[in-house]
Amino acid sequence: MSKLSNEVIEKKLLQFPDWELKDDTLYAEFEFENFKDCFSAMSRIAFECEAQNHHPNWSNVYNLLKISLSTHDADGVTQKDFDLAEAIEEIVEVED
Ligand SMILES: C[C@H](O)[C@H](O)[C@H]1CNC2=NC(N)=NC(=O)C2=N1
Repeated sequence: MSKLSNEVIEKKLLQFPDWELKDDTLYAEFEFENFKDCFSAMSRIAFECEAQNHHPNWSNVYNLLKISLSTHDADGVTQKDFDLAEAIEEIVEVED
């Protein structure tokens, strides 16, 4: 899958208000009520990543989740990252 141009990425990001282009990745931060809710969302996201065979760089501190999505093979952002971002949005909305 080929790397998307910054112009295309910025246009697509209009549909993803939680996400921004940062260091050549799609980046978002999500805050939850507590650690349990955060980790529950991470577990759900992990299953989706396996289903899509696409995986995030992420970090968690208590109730805060930081996620960076990129496609290693393409050395940038591809449609695969937007597909995973969309799935993450659906999961996080349910957890909220
Ligand atoms: C072999 C396997 O298909 C690849 O390593 C996959 C796995 N998960 C991946 N995840 C991400 N974020 N980018 C990749 O390029 C990628 N490649």
